[in-house]
Amino acid sequence: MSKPLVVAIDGPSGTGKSSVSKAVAKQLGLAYLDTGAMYRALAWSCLDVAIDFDDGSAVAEHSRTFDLRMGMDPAAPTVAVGTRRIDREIREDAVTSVVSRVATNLDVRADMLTRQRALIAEGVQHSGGVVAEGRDITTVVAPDADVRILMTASEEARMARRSRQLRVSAESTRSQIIDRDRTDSTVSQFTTAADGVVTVDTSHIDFRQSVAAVLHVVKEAVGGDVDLSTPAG
Ligand SMILES: Nc1ncnc2c1ncn2[C@@H]1O[C@H](COP(=O)(O)OP(=O)(O)O)[C@@H](O)[C@H]1O
Ligand SMILES: Nc1ccn([C@H]2C[C@H](O)[C@@H](COP(=O)(O)OP(=O)(O)O)O2)c(=O)n1
Repeated sequence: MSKPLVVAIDGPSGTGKSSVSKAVAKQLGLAYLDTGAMYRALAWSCLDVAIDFDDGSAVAEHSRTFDLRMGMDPAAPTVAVGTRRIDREIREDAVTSVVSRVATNLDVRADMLTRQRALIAEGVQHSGGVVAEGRDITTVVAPDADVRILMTASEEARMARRSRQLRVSAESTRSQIIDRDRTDSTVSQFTTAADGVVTVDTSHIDFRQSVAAVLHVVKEAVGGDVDLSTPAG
């Protein structure tokens, strides 16, 4: 069995982190962890049980106790609280508009850090490795990952992608991505690459080229240990 492989990918909204990370995980036969989905799940659960977002300690307490279950198969990643699947709900506006409230709570972040490290360990154990993406994976959650990448893209490209994805006007995505990133960046630095982190700018390349660019960085970092011949399924 080859050495475990942890790939950490950070970046702002709309750079292609989730879609590219999933494709890379599939290609490499690794688990896939969407850490943003974990913050979204907490926001959904707080709305579900009517926790007051102004009460930071109640939100943090809920983070420590809610039954979050992340499925890390890159072909079909899942998010559930207990037995309730919430994959669709966590992408709705109601969640998107409040998720920064929970993600900027430092006690919540401490709890998520513990959960994310446990999930990465699980991915290593069961799948030989993991592609984990978010805002602080290269710097806080897995600073010792084998491969650390910052995905960037121009504001224009990011807004255009989100608007295509959500089928709304580019301008109306501004608050969802540019303003939210500004709020989120008060607690984690994800717009400039930390030492040892490789930047992949996706502004002028398409999805397939972005996947190839990340696979290239992985190959450069781990050399012959990685088999890039398996087609993405
Ligand atoms: N390099 C790219 N060029 C064009 N569109 C892309 C690229 N990478 C991803 N996309 C598309 O942009 C949208 C946002 O990508 P996503 O992976 O959700 O970004 P993020 O996780 O960084 O917010 C998706 O519809 C995705 O298919
Ligand atoms: N490691 C992470 C991942 C996400 N977050 C925050 C940033 C966002 O406001 C939310 C949701 O992240 P997600 O990646 O789903 O956001 P996008 O819709 O792709 O912009 O969580 C974080 O603070 N730290």
